[in-house]
Amino acid sequence: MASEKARRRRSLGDTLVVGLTGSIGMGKSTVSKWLQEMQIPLDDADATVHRLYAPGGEAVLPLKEAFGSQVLNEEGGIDRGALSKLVVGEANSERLKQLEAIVHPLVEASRDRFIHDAQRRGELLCVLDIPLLFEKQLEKHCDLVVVVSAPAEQQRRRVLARPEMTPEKFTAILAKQVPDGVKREKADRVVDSGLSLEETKGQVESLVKECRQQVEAERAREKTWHRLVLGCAILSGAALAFAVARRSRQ
Ligand SMILES: CC(C)(COP(=O)(O)OP(=O)(O)OC[C@H]1O[C@@H](n2cnc3c(N)ncnc32)[C@H](O)[C@@H]1O)[C@@H](O)C(=O)NCCC(=O)NCCS
Ligand SMILES: Nc1ncnc2c1ncn2[C@@H]1O[C@H](COP(=O)(O)OP(=O)(O)OP(=O)(O)O)[C@@H](O)[C@H]1O
Repeated sequence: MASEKARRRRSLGDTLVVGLTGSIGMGKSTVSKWLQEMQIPLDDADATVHRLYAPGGEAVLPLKEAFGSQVLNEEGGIDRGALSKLVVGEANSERLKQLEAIVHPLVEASRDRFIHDAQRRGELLCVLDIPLLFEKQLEKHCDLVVVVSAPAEQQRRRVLARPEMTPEKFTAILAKQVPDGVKREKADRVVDSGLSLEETKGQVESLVKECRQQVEAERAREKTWHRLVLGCAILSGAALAFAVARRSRQ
């Protein structure tokens, strides 16, 4: 049966694009921090949006035009609280679509530049940290999708330990996210964050090692293949030159 998992079209040896996601409190940010400490190039979708909303950011003027000066803060950047009030909630779904139509192409352009730069530098892998990866069907931009996941009870305990969090807020956020079980099913790999930090970090290190080895092996195979083709071309050329020389002597 053909795989239902939508993934990027990738040539052997190219930088492996790993998508990283996970539901609230599952430990995605912790895994993301470890990956950055391991010097893996990482593109953080939330950080991109923050940059686009900062004073002078690319999204500021188009958002002002769409929603008015009420979405600007004193510094001339986007006031996330004010924007949130306009676009969050069932009744505002059209406005959220309008916001996404402005912001998502800018996020996508930034992500494309990041992948292109990683490929140009010859990186073995790079990571796209996208909280809403499945919600926004972004798995098609990845070669491998990794979901960070822990048992629901552990997730609940972690989230409710946060200041300002209430059981009602937690339930409302969960209801808007693709369920963890579905994420796990759609993933290529699951990082179990229900273990000790050390054990989870070990899983992340193994995964990185595996990705690096896969691309290194592909590149080695490509190199051997190129050498073989070059060798055949040289041999054919030599044989042709020999035949021509022999004929001209006759
Ligand atoms: C709506 C905004 C202003 C709210 O900002 P704020 O700082 O108050 O909250 P934060 O960004 O932490 O998001 C709060 C919650 O809303 C959810 N959320 C954010 N954007 C979206 C979206 N486009 N669709 C559905 N849920 C969303 C998040 O998953 C999170 O659970 C902001 O999230 C935004 O501009 N979103 C649109 C851009 C976007 O899609 N970002 C996601 C990364 S690509
Ligand atoms: N094995 C583990 N792996 C990852 N995080 C763990 C683990 N054990 C405990 N934790 C803790 O769980 C919390 C997870 O929070 P983190 O901010 O990483 O989650 P998140 O999924 O990014 O959440 P959000 O989507 O709300 O930002 C952290 O405080 C982290 O220290």
